[in-house]
Amino acid sequence: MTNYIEHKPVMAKQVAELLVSNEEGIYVDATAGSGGHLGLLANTYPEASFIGIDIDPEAVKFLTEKFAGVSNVRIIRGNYADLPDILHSMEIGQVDGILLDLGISMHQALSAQRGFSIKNPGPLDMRFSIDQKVTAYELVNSLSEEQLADIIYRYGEERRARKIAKAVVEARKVKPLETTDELADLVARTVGYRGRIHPATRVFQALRIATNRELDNLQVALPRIFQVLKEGGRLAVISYHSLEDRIVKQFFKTWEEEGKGLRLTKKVVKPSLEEINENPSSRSAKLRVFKKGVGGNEN
Ligand SMILES: C[S@@+](CC[C@H](N)C(=O)[O-])C[C@H]1O[C@@H](n2cnc3c(N)ncnc32)[C@H](O)[C@@H]1O
Repeated sequence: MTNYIEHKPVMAKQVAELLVSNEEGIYVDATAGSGGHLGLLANTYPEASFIGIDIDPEAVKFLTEKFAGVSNVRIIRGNYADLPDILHSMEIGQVDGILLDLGISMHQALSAQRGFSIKNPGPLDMRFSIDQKVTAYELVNSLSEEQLADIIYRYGEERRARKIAKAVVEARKVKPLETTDELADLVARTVGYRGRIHPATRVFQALRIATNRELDNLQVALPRIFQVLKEGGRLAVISYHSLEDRIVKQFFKTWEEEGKGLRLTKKVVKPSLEEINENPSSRSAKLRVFKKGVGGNEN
């Protein structure tokens, strides 16, 4: 597929080492993106079978073409929260490992028409999947000032949330905010520049999380995902936001306390300085891995 920007997989080596315990097992990359992790896993473990899932039809089209002819990889479109149903439809009960690499792919982040980008102006969209009804446009132009401020404060961890929400509500009285650059410029005029990062970065992150209900989805998904892991199977999650990481950390801790398995990463795994230099988007990544069941003494 032309013009598809490939994503650099984050902590790929650590994921490959920690996720796979059965070299002939079945593994799911439930946020396959542009197939960085998936390709590496499928190459490293040629005897294992892999299922790549993504909610974004554009990503699925790319993945389908990329892995056409790769016999140990199947690509399916879907939400990782529906994993039990997806596997059921493939007549698979449980699997040996599941990877969630949360957040946004490089292609989504940079494509103007997807509406996530400050640099490349486009419509205020930000949906991972075109069949979701609510876009960032709806949130920006119809939420109350208080709701907007809450989203920006909570999901963007932006201290100047109230000031920004007020400016948005004032601006939209004149005309709805339609494009990413209109919103980015408004935020920049409202709070000014400090440092090199665009002042609207946190606002965009907050709107993306709210548009896709990312935290609610993760919260609902983790127990369902746990059900479809085999005994001894592993769940690896890479998160990029403190609220996401908190959800993952809490589930893993509770599962361990309930005797359902073990955290293989007692201490969260982060990318090396070398990786951060090569791929600055990896800088906030945190990897946690859980092993279901208490048998065995590996790791
Ligand atoms: C950080 S990217 C993954 C990149 C991938 N690991 C790679 O190496 O190319 C996250 C991907 O998750 C997808 N995604 C987000 N929410 C999802 C969901 N609920 N179910 C399935 N995929 C989802 C996005 O569309 C995006 O392609």
